[in-house]
Amino acid sequence: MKNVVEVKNVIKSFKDKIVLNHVSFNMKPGEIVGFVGQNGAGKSTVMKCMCNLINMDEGTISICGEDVVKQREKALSYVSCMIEGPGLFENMTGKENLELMVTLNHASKEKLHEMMEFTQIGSQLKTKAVSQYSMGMKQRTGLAVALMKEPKVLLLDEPMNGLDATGIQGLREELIRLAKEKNVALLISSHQLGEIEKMADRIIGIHFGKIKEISMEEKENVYVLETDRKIPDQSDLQIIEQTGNTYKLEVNSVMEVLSNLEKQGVQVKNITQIHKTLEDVYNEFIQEASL
Ligand SMILES: Nc1ncnc2c1ncn2[C@@H]1O[C@H](COP(=O)(O)OP(=O)(O)OP(=O)(O)O)[C@@H](O)[C@H]1O
Repeated sequence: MKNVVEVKNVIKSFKDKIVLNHVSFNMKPGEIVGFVGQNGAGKSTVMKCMCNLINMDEGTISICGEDVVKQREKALSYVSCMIEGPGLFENMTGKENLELMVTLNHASKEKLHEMMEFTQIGSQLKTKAVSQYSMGMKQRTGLAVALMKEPKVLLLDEPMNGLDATGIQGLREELIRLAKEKNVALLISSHQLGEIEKMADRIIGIHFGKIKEISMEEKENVYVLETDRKIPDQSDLQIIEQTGNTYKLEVNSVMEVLSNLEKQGVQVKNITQIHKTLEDVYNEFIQEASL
């Protein structure tokens, strides 16, 4: 399957501070890519470069085969985004904001009604100016604006912000449906790692402007072993943590470890596999990337 997004070797500095350092990644149609990293790591900057809202110093980005700098208009016709909050006209009602997008995108009345429903705001969508909306209401209206266009690529920067638990769950389900049914490639940044874990097909991390794929496949090889005595210091095991005779270990082959310990006269009383969460894998990524 062809890539709908190709980000190649992007470098971006603000004054003399390098914010994106040779950033490269691709996305396929219908793929949900979680984008994680600490505050100030560069997530919004990547998305802004993808929408050509800011200039890159070096590198190229193409959307559906079109270069976002050289074929800006065509490339951006495939993209919708919500970066650093919903881009709404605060003095207009939610409905007026949506109607404006209908005009700009030559969308249908049906689409307008679909997106009005999507906001779940009810009558206040018509009666209140956006400036009087709660954060969650603004967020949902901003998303409806972004979805008016039926994009091939959707960039969402912390879209869960301000939503309540029911809103988050509903949004997650809608975004998964959008990606899988309409084949939209979704890049979604969030500090809510649990949410990213639930919806992403792939996760990329960014730390000090450098990108790394965060593999969730490598996460199943950590075990906690309770032994009848201390494991001798010279044993060739990857011990992560130890409390008394309880050891947290990274293990390639459980059988190998057990026979290794047996040879050293250590009996294993209990063994449990640890299922790492994205939070565990993320913390390891941050630690490694900081070295
Ligand atoms: N216009 C700008 N001028 C100068 N520095 C900027 C500008 N925009 C962003 N930066 C810097 O670039 C770095 C990356 O910022 P960015 O907003 O991309 O981070 P982020 O990962 O989205 O963070 P957060 O999770 O807090 O939203 C930060 O150090 C920020 O201060």
